[in-house]
Amino acid sequence: MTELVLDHVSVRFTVPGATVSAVNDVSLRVRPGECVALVGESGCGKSVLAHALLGFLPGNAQTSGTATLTGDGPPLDLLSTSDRVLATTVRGRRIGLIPQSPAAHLTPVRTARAQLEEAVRVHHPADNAPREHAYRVAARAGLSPADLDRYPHELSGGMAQRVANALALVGDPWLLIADEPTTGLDPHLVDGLIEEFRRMVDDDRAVLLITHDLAAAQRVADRIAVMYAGRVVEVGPAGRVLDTPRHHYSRGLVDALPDRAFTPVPGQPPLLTDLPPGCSFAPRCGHAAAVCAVTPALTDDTHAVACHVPC
Ligand SMILES: Nc1ncnc2c1ncn2[C@@H]1O[C@H](COP(=O)(O)OP(=O)(O)OP(=O)(O)O)[C@@H](O)[C@H]1O
Ligand code: NI
Repeated sequence: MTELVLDHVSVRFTVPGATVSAVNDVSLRVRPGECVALVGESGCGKSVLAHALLGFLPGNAQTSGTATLTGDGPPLDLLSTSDRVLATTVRGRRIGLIPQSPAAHLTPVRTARAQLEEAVRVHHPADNAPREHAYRVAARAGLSPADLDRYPHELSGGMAQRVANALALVGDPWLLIADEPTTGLDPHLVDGLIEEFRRMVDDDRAVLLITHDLAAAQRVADRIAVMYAGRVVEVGPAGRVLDTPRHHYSRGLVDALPDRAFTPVPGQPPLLTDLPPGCSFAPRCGHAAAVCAVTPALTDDTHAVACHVPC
């Protein structure tokens, strides 16, 4: 069975005079037929984790732990696999990425059409009508033929997002990692993308939806993982995380939803170069106790939490 299993994944960046702990000891499983949402405030490490899984980290990054992709041959640890193998067997094929800043990831000198057609040729070499195939995928992502003749610098943010969404879907990946994929999209395109995710999940594939927007996660996720300062602090079935959150940070995110109390979580996340010992949320938490000076482990039940004094 195809599965992605993250086991104690950490990512650190060495910067002049400091180490940035962007991802800290993340263990998470993504199974066929599910959409997992990874939610958390800006800067908590969501995109860094996505980049780590696809071998897109810069040279100043070090990883530890494993991210094992099973199915289709021997298990592959994505964190230690060579760039060549990732490029030829994983990226776009088994795992597709909708990057967070799509415009920056498009080739500047080629039209959207040329990039999509090339992706069709790479991923579907037997398809003798790549133009039509590219157009079908583009239309599903909300692009018109005229949009396809534009170069990346001629695309609005929302159009670049649509091109990136189409490009990530061309290879019919087993897992789609979608990093804030609805940025700049009109509501009907958001609905279309969510339908696309549901189709993948119904087809026993998987989606890892990265978002800072819990309301977006609520619409589509089967499970929600809440990340704080690089750590997964709670993970469980979407309904349970939203209705009965166990971590005080998740409780805060739920209360910040417009249809709830609409009050933001007070305070600021810590600097990742200067993580306080113990629970990183303790300084912002109204329930912190002496025991929170020790980093709480994530429990291993279906609705897991990393907190000494859960809600
Ligand atoms: N190349 C790098 N060198 C040093 N620090 C980095 C590097 N890339 C990312 N970081 C740091 O890693 C942390 C996590 O960043 P990341 O982009 O994963 O956040 P995020 O959760 O995706 O936030 P957002 O919702 O704003 O996209 C941030 O503090 C960021 O500054
Ligand atoms: Ni991000």
